[in-house]
Amino acid sequence: MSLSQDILFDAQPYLIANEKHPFVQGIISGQLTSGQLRYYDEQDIAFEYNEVAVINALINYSTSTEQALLFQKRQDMQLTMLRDWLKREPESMPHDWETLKQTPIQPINQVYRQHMAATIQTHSVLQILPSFAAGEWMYVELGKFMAKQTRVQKEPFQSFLSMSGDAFLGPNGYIQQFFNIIDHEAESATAREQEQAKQTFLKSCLLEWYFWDAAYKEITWDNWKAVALEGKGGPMI
Ligand SMILES: Cc1ncc(C[n+]2csc(CCO)c2C)c(N)n1
Repeated sequence: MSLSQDILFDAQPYLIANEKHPFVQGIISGQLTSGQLRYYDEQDIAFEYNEVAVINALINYSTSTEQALLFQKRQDMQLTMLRDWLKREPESMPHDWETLKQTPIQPINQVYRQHMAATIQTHSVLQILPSFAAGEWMYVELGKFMAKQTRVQKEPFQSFLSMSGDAFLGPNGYIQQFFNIIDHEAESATAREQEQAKQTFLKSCLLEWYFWDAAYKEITWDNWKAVALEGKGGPMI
């Protein structure tokens, strides 16, 4: 079995857990508050900016020019997507760069971002790529799951997680190409390095679940502080 097959087998329970999460279910039924949606949006833009740094590292530590070109293409898409995202709905959510810089990074987002950024220091595509590819894989799989659901037809729910991006799908899509790279790099890696890569992928899958959870509960550093210092709101967090 290839490393990517091994990883995907172990990742299935995480996918099911993500599908069941009340935030994901809330997208299907259209039952999320504007506060929950806003929290997700703000934290996710900040998260995607962090991915720019991770993709840069992938370009930097590529082991072939073909790899570097693939990551560069993905980077181009990331920046284009972020530019367009920042332009949208300016009245309800002022997402310009200046206000975004002031958006506080909330606890789970910080844990996830640092989990990804920590792999950069390995200088190894085999270690960096799974931290990033897991989130992409999860969204693509959740997109397939959503396509099978009877979901509400109103925005913003209707387009949420409807991954229409063909760039990610199929044998030439990013997801398959990322797994091909993981398998190629695994050929020259030790068993321990392969295990580390797998655990990194699974941890990202787990943090995907916590990312939904943080948005569902709108968890902030202020919540954490209130719980720690004043004993407030315990069971939710
Ligand atoms: C928590 C979280 N995890 C992963 C992604 C990454 N992601 C999912 S879909 C996509 C590209 C098309 O929108 C990207 C970059 C994210 N945004 N938020």
